[in-house]
Amino acid sequence: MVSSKIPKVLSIAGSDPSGGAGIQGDIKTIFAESCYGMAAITGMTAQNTLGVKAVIAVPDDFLRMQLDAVICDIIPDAVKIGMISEPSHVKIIVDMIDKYKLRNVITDPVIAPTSGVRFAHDEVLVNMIDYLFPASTLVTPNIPEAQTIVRAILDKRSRAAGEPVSAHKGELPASELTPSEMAELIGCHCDCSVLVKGGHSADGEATDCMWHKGELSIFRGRRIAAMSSHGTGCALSSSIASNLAKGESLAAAVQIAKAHVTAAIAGNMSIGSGNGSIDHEAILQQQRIQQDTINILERKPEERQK
Ligand SMILES: Nc1ncnc2c1ncn2[C@@H]1O[C@H](COP(=O)(O)OP(=O)(O)OP(=O)(O)O)[C@@H](O)[C@H]1O
Ligand SMILES: Cc1ncc(COP(=O)(O)O)c(N)n1
Repeated sequence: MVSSKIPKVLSIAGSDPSGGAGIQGDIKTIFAESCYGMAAITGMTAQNTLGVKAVIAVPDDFLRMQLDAVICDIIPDAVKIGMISEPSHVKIIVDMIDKYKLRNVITDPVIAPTSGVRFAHDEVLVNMIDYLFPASTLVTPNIPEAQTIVRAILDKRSRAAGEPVSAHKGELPASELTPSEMAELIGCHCDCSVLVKGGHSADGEATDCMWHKGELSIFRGRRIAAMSSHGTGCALSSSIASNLAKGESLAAAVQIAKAHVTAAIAGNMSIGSGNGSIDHEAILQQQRIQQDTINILERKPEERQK
């Protein structure tokens, strides 16, 4: 029988019927991390490995009902938030974070998919910056998303100073900021921790930069020349949430998640005719190897040879 002590992780995200990203990718990741996965759906997409064709949001009341139904019965140890396509959904989710005092909230601001229609329009983005990011433990934009968020923050500052939008007096344009600078700017503005992911960087690495409690940490990674990278961001945020649910610190959770996602990319699974899903099974294998190693180390030296 499954122990009720199993860490529970809730994904609040959109459906990806092709199975690599969104709630489908999140549930696979959470399972591979040996946690119990739950999902409240913000909307549905019509997409495959070639791109996103359409997005449709669930009605506000229905999102509220899903969240209330799940959380009042099974309180999550961590929450991952993904696609949000309605401004009203941001406020509903923030109300739930407050109402149920949810902890370990990881927000992956999926603004636009790699290919296809945009998920989050300007009003959603503004609400995320004003309400959701300050309520999150960690926000995980990729580089283009971080640039869009920085631009929105600088536009807001210009507006507040009565200057023309995009004047950005005394500030470098978002495109000239480094990932570390963007993490710090967003983190300071929203009073939250920020991990800018390096999957889209132009250099040969896949290095992620985290701004957390006034300090920067760098998570280095080699770039893998893989054909299948659909769902890397979803897997990273779900894996961080799962490891926080298991009691890891934020820095350790990011470190473990990055190693797991690297293994999933290296799996180089060939699914579909476009950018296929990462190999979530590889996370399960890594997770088992880690657990076996911990079990061996926890045994007394005389028992280890057996
Ligand atoms: N080719 C790669 N090789 C190694 N690591 C990678 C590669 N691409 C992305 N990563 C890593 O995967 C994680 C997700 O980063 P990425 O920038 O791809 O997020 P994302 O764009 O939100 O993902 P998605 O493609 O799902 O939207 C990061 O830890 C990043 O460093
Ligand atoms: C429902 C949903 N959520 C998140 C993504 C991630 O986007 P990407 O296509 O860049 O991996 C996606 N494709 N679909």
